[in-house]
This record gives sequence, structure tokens and C-alpha cells, in this order.
Amino acid sequence: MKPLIGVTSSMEMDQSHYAVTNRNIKAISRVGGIPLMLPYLLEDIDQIANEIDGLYLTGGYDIDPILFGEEPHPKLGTIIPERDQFEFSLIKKLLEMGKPILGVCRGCQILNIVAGGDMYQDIYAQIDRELLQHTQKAPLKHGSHFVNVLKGSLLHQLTGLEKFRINSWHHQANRSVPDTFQISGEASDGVIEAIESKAHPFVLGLQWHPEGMDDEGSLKIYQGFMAACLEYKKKRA
Ligand SMILES: NCCCC(=O)O
Repeated sequence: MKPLIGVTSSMEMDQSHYAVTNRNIKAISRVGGIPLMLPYLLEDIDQIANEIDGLYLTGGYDIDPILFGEEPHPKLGTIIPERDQFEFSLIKKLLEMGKPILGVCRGCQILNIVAGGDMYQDIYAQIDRELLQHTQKAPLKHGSHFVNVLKGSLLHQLTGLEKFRINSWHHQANRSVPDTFQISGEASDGVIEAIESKAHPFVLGLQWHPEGMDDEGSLKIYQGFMAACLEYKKKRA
């Protein structure tokens, strides 16, 4: 039996439909998982948390700063509060249950917030040093800048690399991580690119979009995530 992977979904402001990109669906299905798009059904969150073998947090709109105790900065973009509330509660449950989590872009940010970390609402307005271009003007599959990887980290074990190229498509980023997490990847300008839990076998957040890349490292990350989900599924069977 293949692992069931909860995949978080986006929504437009008119709230007419849910959406997940096919890139994200394929990233999960090609490594052997069944992606299940998750609607924002707070009332069903316990059952959803129980049924899935792993959680994949996709990218999307900005995160409501109320979740990290701030007022909205002028540069804050669109937020979908229902999505934030649903994901916040679901991540909390999955962390308690010890189920594998992989978060990309926005997923990396909300994972950190739930764990007790902090984030920038806009890196260009709130970081007082020269930054790289983090919203690349190139196709998503292009690795536009490097990530430096913490030796011995989960990210290092998965990719076998201490430095590799990643795409970049964000204006927010994590500012600090809680004690239970570590920063496992950074850009050369100091922007946090990867975080992971020190207390779980597989809880990983990546600031970039590996689902949009076709390199070996991205594939290995998804393969590692699926192996962890399969392991969890076997243990609870
Ligand atoms: N904050 C949502 C993810 C994308 C971005 O940071 O721009």
C-alpha cells in the first residue's frame, strides 16, 4: 500500500475553488505517494491527521502575521486566513504525532511559526543588508543561487551535498528558529533556506521550490520524505 500524503492547497481571494499545482502532485506521486489535496475543514482535522502518513506543505500566499504576534507590514502580500488557521492546527497535530512533514516555501515558513520560530514579513524591507535576488527572473527549474548546507543535517544526508543551486521565489523568510529546530541551509546573504526539527526523524522545511526543479538533489529530498512516510506507515500498521 502506498503512503497517503496530505497536500495543502491554495485558494484565491474570491474563495471559489481550491488549487494545488500539478508540479506538487507529481513530486509526490513520482516517488510513490498518493497525494490527497486538503480542504480547510477545521472540524475534520483530527480524522485528517489520523488518516495521512505524511504532510506536504506547499507554497502559496503570505502568512497572517497575527500568527507570530505582529501587525501587518505595508509590504505584506495576500493572506488567506482560513488556510493559515487550518495549516496551523494540522501542523501542530502532526508534530505531536511525530509524522513526517515536508514544507516548501510558504510551507517552510508556517512550519517554523507553528514550532515557535519567527519570520520576516518582507525580507527586502526588514533585513538591513544587501540581499541576493530571491524572486528570480528565470524559469522555476533554474537554480539561481546557492544554498550552503549544514554538515550532518538531514538535508545533507538526503542530498549528500554541502552546497548546491536552488531556485528562489519568495519575499518572506524565516528570521529565527526555535531551540527544537536547526537551520540546515543558508544562502550566502544569510537568508534561511532550510530548517529541520532536531526532535523528529523527518520534519524539514525548504525555502525554495524543489517541486519545480528537475535535479538529482530535489528528487532525493522527495524520495527521503516518502521513505520516512512509508516507515511511519509500517510502524503504525
Ligand atoms: N510567504 C509566502 C511564500 C512566498 C513568499 O515568501 O513570498
